[in-house]
Parts: sequence; structure tokens; C-alpha cells
Amino acid sequence: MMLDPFYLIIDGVKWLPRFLPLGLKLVQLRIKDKPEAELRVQIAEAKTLCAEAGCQLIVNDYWQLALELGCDYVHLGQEDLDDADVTAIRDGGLRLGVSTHDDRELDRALALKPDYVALGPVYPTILKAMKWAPQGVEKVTGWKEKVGDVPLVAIGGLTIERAPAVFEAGADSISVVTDVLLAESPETRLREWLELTAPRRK
Ligand SMILES: Cc1ncc(COP(=O)(O)OP(=O)(O)O)c(N)n1
Ligand SMILES: Cc1nc(C(=O)O)sc1CCOP(=O)(O)O
Ligand SMILES: [Mg+2]
Repeated sequence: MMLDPFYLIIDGVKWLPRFLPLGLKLVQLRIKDKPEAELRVQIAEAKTLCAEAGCQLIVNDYWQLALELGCDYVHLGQEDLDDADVTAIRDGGLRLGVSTHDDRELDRALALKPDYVALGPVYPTILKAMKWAPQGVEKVTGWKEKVGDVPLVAIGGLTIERAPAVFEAGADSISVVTDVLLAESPETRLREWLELTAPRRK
């Protein structure tokens, strides 16, 4: 199944009333360090808002809550996979995106028949400390050759200015946090992303 070419990651449901009316079609809710009760409220609200707007919601990390709340897509990193019950995730009808950073992680991800594979960090990121050096755009091309028909998401330090080369290199979708959330006007930046990616949106 096609992924939207623009994949925004947000750190709270509070962004959705600002972004969904602009035409956002793919969003990950990535919340860290909040009590479970709050996570539950935010995921449930995001699910309702995204369904109303025709936007695909992907829940980061919290696959049990995603199952419990009837969501249909989760993103898990390699450490998340260590604790995850992938059979329960699949039996529950959840689609699954997986982070990868090297060949070993890619082999592990592909063995799970993921709905997409993410490669990062393509460029340096200020969002979080990472043990991985920036992968560079050439690696995106290598990854696309390896994943074949599995959609490839590029993440890490992506900006509008960098995006054309990353698509050209083989990314199917570009995932972004700070370029939008820390922009002087997040709405303006999001509009620019949606315009840039419009020709790739089917
Ligand atoms: C699209 C996408 N790619 C990679 C990640 C990173 O996932 P993970 O390695 O589990 O790290 P956290 O985001 O959970 O800190 C992602 N969330 N989304
Ligand atoms: C959450 C995350 N995961 C990455 C990975 O490489 O797995 S890079 C990243 C941060 C992306 O944020 P920004 O667009 O602000 O650089
Ligand atoms: Mg994670």
C-alpha cells in the first residue's frame, strides 16, 4: 500500500487541529515520557481527529495501546521490537513500520514483512542523540535497492531544501519533525512540504 510522500511526526495531539485542515495525510504520534493514562487519551483523540480528516495515524512505540484503542498502524524501532509481540500486532490487524540503521537491522526488519522500512538518520538530527552517524543520500539509494517494493521512509535532518535529492535517491516518503515543529510558522512550513510533495501524492 502506498504511503503518503510526506510523513510528519508530532509530539502531541495538540498539533492536529492546526495541521489536519491543511491537508496532512500521514502523521506519527511520537510521545515520550508521559503517563499511560495521558497516552491513552492522546492516542484516542488523535485516532478520532485523523479518521475525520482522512489522515493515516501511525502510533509510535505503544503497540499495546494501539491495539487496545483500535488503531491500525504502529512504528517500532529495533529496541521496541525486542519487547514487542509481532504476532499479536499482526493478528490485531496492525500495519507495522520499522526503523533501520544498518544491514543487520534491515535483515531483521524485512523478515517481519513490514509495511514500510525507515532509514535514518540521513542527515544530522537535533531531535535526539543517536549512535549512528548520518547515513548520507547515497545510502537511501542502496536501501531502496534492498527493500524493493517495500516503501522506504527517509528520516533525520530532512528539510525542504534537502528533500528533492532524497526523493531522487529513492525515498518513497520523507519523515520530518523539527523542520516543521520548530519552524517560525509550522503551518507555513507544512504547506510548503505539502506543495512540494503534491506531484508524488496519488
Ligand atoms: C518514521 C520513523 N523512523 C524512525 C523512527 C525512530 O524509531 P525508534 O528508533 O524506535 O526511536 P523513537 O522514535 O521511538 O525514539 C520513528 N519514530 N519514525
Ligand atoms: C525520531 C528519529 N529517528 C531517527 C532514526 O534515524 O531512526 S532520526 C529521528 C529524528 C528525526 O527528527 P528530525 O526530522 O527533526 O531530524
Ligand atoms: Mg521507538
